[in-house]
Amino acid sequence: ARDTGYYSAIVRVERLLLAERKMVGKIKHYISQGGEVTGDLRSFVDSYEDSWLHPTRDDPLHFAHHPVGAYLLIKRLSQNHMEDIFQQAQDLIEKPSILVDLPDKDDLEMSAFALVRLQVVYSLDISSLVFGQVVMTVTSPHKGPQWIAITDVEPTLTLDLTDTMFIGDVAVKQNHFEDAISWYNFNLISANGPAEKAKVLSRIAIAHSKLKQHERALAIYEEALQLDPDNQILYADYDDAKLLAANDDTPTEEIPAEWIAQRDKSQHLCRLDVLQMQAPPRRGLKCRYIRDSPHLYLSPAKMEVLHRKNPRLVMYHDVISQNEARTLRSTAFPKFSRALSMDDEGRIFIDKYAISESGTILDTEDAFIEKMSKRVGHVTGLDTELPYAEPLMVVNYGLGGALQHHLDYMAEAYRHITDVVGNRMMTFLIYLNEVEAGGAVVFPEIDLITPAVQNAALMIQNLKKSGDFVPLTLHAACPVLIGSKWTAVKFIREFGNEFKWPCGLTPAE
Ligand SMILES: O=C(O)CCC(=O)C(=O)O
Ligand SMILES: [Fe+2]
Repeated sequence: ARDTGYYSAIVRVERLLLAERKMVGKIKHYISQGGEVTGDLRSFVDSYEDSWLHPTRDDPLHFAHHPVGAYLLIKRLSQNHMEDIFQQAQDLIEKPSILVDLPDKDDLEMSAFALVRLQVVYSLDISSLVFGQVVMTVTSPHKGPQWIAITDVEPTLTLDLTDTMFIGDVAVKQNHFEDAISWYNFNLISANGPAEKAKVLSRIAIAHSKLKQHERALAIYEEALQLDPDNQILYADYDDAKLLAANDDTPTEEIPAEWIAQRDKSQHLCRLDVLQMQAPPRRGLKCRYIRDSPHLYLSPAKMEVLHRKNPRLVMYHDVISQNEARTLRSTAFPKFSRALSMDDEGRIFIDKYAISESGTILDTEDAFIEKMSKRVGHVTGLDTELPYAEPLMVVNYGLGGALQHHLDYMAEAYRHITDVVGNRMMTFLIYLNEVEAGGAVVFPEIDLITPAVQNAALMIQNLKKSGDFVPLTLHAACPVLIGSKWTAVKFIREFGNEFKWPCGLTPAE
């Protein structure tokens, strides 16, 4: 597996979008100066004009931040003939190599898979999404289903029937059979003619077979055969399905347990966060100014207590400036690689739902990073140098990128490690930008949503002063729906900090 990809960090999609725009500009300039180009190159430039230029948009990154926009951009640039087009363009223009790599099939599949996940988690209405409009479906017991628009219709961002079919196929490939059926159903209502309908029905039947809903699968095949009675392949598939229904000893293809947990527990809070974003802003932050450290006299941190204790959760506002956040992002980007997860036995693996890239920078490597680490120390009053804290890690989430719910401290099984270096007593999570929709951190055990607030930091007290675990700190990062999410995280350890954080009067503290 590669360790970077266009789907695994939205910043890469941003760069792709800007690079394409720049290249098209250069080709147009070349043509306007009387330069000759091939028909392929000219139609590439023309199709760019048709599909992307949006006169009313003032945000140049808008299409990279929109899940349908990102999918369409990746689709467009992962077509086979693009490499040739880009080669031709580079030969024409003066400073070549604006683009190193074009997206590939893997990027395309994973950007389709992002749409699958976002559709489920946020209950997105597929028939709106195909017009580039993000609409959440909310069902209330009193009012029945309601549709809440998160974005407007985007006339340039449309998915056609080959896209929705492809997205369904990708869902099947990822064992998301129920979600696949949602996408295929859209094709079913829009299909032209009986043969096309029969083709979609057979895909739906396969998904039901995979779910071991054999009766349903057979009924759907029969419906398809009525529509397309001469289709021999359909007959063969139907026969296979009958055999399978009679004797199905294939193992059930299960979607991973963590994904189910995310659906049940945190999903509701993630949805609520996006819906609340539509509501008028909250009145009155409960803030107080702290001046615990002389370094903060000039710029006192605004502190908002989100949860007083067990777990103690605090939001510190304006802990860094816009400029500092930008420098952090650009310092870390060259070190980026796909974020890895660890299972209960301590083995490293790639979690197909935890889609992000990250870079870790030691304080000793970069004076600016050292300054930022010290800043965390000043705000928290703790020692943030190695080995008392882990090096600063900067993260950019990918398309629909999320983090399953987890605990930041290491559990009992890791005593052999934590006895040496101490456990993670505190998490200090700095938000390096604003996320347009999604990307909140939710605490399902205490029903708390903490939206991503630019330049603010979320402090999670993972351990009691006694060193005991605080399991109610269980948290998840909601999938990024619109925008790009950047964070910098510092895990602070117990050892070296035991005297700065004196023992409580009771073990419960
Ligand atoms: O990025 C986020 O919002 C959450 C990150 C997190 O929970 C972690 O890194 O442990
Ligand atoms: Fe965490």
